[in-house]
Parts: sequence; structure tokens; C-alpha cells
Amino acid sequence: CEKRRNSAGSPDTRSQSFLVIASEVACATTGPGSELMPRFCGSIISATARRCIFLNHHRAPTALPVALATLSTMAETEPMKKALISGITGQDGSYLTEFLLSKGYEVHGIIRRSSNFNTQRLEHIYIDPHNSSARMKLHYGDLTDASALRKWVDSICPDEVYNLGAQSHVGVSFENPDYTADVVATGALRLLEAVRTHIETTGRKVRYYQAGSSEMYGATPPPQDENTVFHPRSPYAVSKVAAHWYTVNYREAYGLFACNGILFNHESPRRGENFVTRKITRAVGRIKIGLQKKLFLGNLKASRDWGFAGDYVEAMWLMLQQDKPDDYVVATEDSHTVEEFLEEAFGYVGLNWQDYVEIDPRYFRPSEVDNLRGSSAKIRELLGWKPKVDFKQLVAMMVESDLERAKREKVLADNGYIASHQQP
Ligand SMILES: Nc1nc2c(ncn2[C@@H]2O[C@H](COP(=O)(O)OP(=O)(O)O[C@H]3O[C@H](CO)[C@@H](O)[C@H](O)[C@@H]3O)[C@@H](O)[C@H]2O)c(=O)[nH]1
Repeated sequence: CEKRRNSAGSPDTRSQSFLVIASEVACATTGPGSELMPRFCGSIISATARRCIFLNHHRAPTALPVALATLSTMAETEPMKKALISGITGQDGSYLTEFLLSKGYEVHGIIRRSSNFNTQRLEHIYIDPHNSSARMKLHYGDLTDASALRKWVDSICPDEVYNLGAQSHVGVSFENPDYTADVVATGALRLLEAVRTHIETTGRKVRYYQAGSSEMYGATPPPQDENTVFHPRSPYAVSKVAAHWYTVNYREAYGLFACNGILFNHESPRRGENFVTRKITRAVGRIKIGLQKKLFLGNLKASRDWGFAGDYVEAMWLMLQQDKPDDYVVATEDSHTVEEFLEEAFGYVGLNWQDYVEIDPRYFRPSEVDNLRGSSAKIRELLGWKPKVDFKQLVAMMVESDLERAKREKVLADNGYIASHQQP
């Protein structure tokens, strides 16, 4: 793993200077022209390094102590970190990727094979892998496929693994319970096992983040914190509880650096369109522009602690930067009903939601989670995290983005490229 890491980044200035200094050491140690020199560097050099060696070849080997000292300092400095993300194509995966790239990471993502492209949320950061500056790399795999997970962990050699992959729709989990359990619960176990066996065979250090959910609290009344009893109310939530405890168990049994982030609802313009917030803001945009007349919803009385996904991915990363692994609730500590969300979103564009919303019992769940509001004192105090976007700002951000999108749709519809009821 370390060999691959060192030889990987030829365009990276740090790698280049590392190689320059390595060649200087080689030169000083073996003397210019010595046949030992290429062998000394042979295992780590690229064409760039050979050029460096050629240049250094002609220098007198006077700088050995300096070069050696610099080399050992560089070896002590952290190399570019690698993260592996399951669920990279989702809302959180795309924000986390942006965040980690901005921190200088190389980001690897596991994507599921699909007959349609499912990488829309990553398009703006995608760089063709043929380009050596690409730091985001995608690999086909699936949380239901243990051998693929093992293969990617073993070949990528990540420093941090973020398990964000899921069948994440609570309502759908009642209709697809086996699949949900397989991906959400056993999927987490498979990834933990892949990480554990990798650590066992290589002796490397790998940190693991498990995406937990406030759905685990289910019927337990708010405020909910790290000590609140779980009472899950759907196959999805039960599976998340299993994943939570698998993570705790791997921490206790094997000493794995594994953290659970118990995230309350977090939304954004990239939220999937069948979650209630995005379903509402999409409809607000389309109704305002004249592309839609009605919005069908289920239970409007449910209350959620809604934050901004962009804020929450920082919390995930922070958990893995600590000295000790632990579990943290991530929440705004402010909750609103679906009805209040409707009021805010329709009100933002000067419309009255009652004129457009109809109740469709199809969207009621067999057992509902009525009230979620987190207490995030632990992460605020210990890790210094706090949300930057509040409820009103979140709704405004989502409505504005969906208004723009609806305007573009209108152009397509008006020019006959799509039917007005169709969503591109
Ligand atoms: N999806 C949806 N929900 C509706 C609708 N009408 C009312 N709701 C209600 O709106 C609430 C929120 O539903 P979702 O947006 O689907 O989110 P969720 O069930 O709270 O789950 C989300 O948050 C969890 C964190 O607490 C996540 O773990 C989960 O994956 C998902 O992102 C629920 O009480 C749901 O019954 C509708 O038409 N569609």
C-alpha cells in the first residue's frame, strides 16, 4: 500500500520534490555515475524522477546530511490521505466528496452498476481518470457484494472509509424489507469485515464512519441524544440500529477506529426527489412556473429536525479526526412539521399551500415516526461543530434552486422537447 501511495502522485509537487531529494540522497550516497543509483531509486521512480536524477547526477555529493534530513522530515509529514465512500452518488456522498477534495484527499467511491447513469450529483467535480490530476475515482461495487468490498479496500488502501450507502427511503423499506436489511444492516457488516481483515493483514490504520440515522429513535420522544433508547419504526430504521451496533461491536471487539454519526434529517438542493422536503420544493418551483397544479402528500403532522447536508458532512469528517472513536448526534435542535415546511416553501414564492396540496393515503406509512428533534450538545462541545444553515435559509436555498430548474424545464416544455408533466 505504501509503495503504491508513494509512486502514485507524479504530478503532485510534493511527490516530485520527494523524488528530487531522494535522487539527491542517491547521488550523494552512491556518487555520480554509480550503477547503484538507478537501483536505489528504481522502485520509486517515474520518468519525472529519472529526469531529476539526471540533473542531480552532475552535482557533487556534498549535500548528503541536508538531503537526508529533508527526506526524513517529508517522510514524517502525512502523505495525501485516501478516503473510500460507499454511497458516493447520493446527496451526502457528493457533499462529502467536495469537502474531502478541498482538504486535499484522494477520494474513491463505490458506485452501483445501473443501466442509467447515476452520477449526476458528481458531474461538476468529475475529471476524466485519464487525466493525472483526477483525485476522485469511481469503482463498481455494491454493499451486497462482500468480495467487491474486500477487493476495493485492499487495493485502494484507504485511510478513512465512510459508509453512506443505503436503501435510504423509509417508506420504500416497508415494500422492500429484505433488500433494505441486506444493504443497510448486512452491508455495513460486510464493509466492517472488509476493513477489519484489511487491517489484520496489512497492519495499516483505517478509520471507519457509519452513517446512523435519527430514525433509530423512532417512537422515543424528543429531545434525542446519544443516550436515548432506540425504538425503530420501519425495516429501514431497524436495519440502521443493527448497523449501529455492528459498528460499536467492531470497535469493542477488534479495537477498530469506528464512529457512528447519528444524523437527523439533512436536506439540500441535491436531496432525492421522493423525500418530502425536495418533493415539496420541486412542486413549488413547478407550480409557480405553471408546470404542475397539485401536490400529493401523506402525513403533514410529522415533525423533523431538518438541517443542511453540506454542514453535516463536516461532522462526519471531524469524528474521524479525533484521538478516540465515539458516537455523536448531529442535529440543529430545531424541529418543524411537514405542514410548517409547506408554509415556508409556498410562502417564499407568495403562494398558499392549501390551494395545491392534497392528501394521498398511499404516502402514509404503516408505522410513523412522529417527532424527531436532536440534542447535539456532545458534538458541539467536544468537536466544536455547529450547523451554519437554519431552517428558513435551508427552505429558501432549496426553493430557489428548484425555481431555476423549473424555468429550464419550462423552456424545454414550451419548445416541445418534453411534455409539461414530464420531469427531465
Ligand atoms: N417521502 C415522503 N414523506 C412524506 C410525504 N408526505 C408526508 N411525509 C412525511 O414526511 C416525513 C419525512 O419523510 P422523508 O422526507 O421521507 O424522510 P424520513 O422518513 O424522515 O427519513 C429521512 O431522514 C432520516 C433521518 O432521520 C434518514 O435516515 C432517511 O434515510 C431519510 O433521509 C415522514 O414523516 C413522512 O411520513 C410524502 O409524500 N413523501
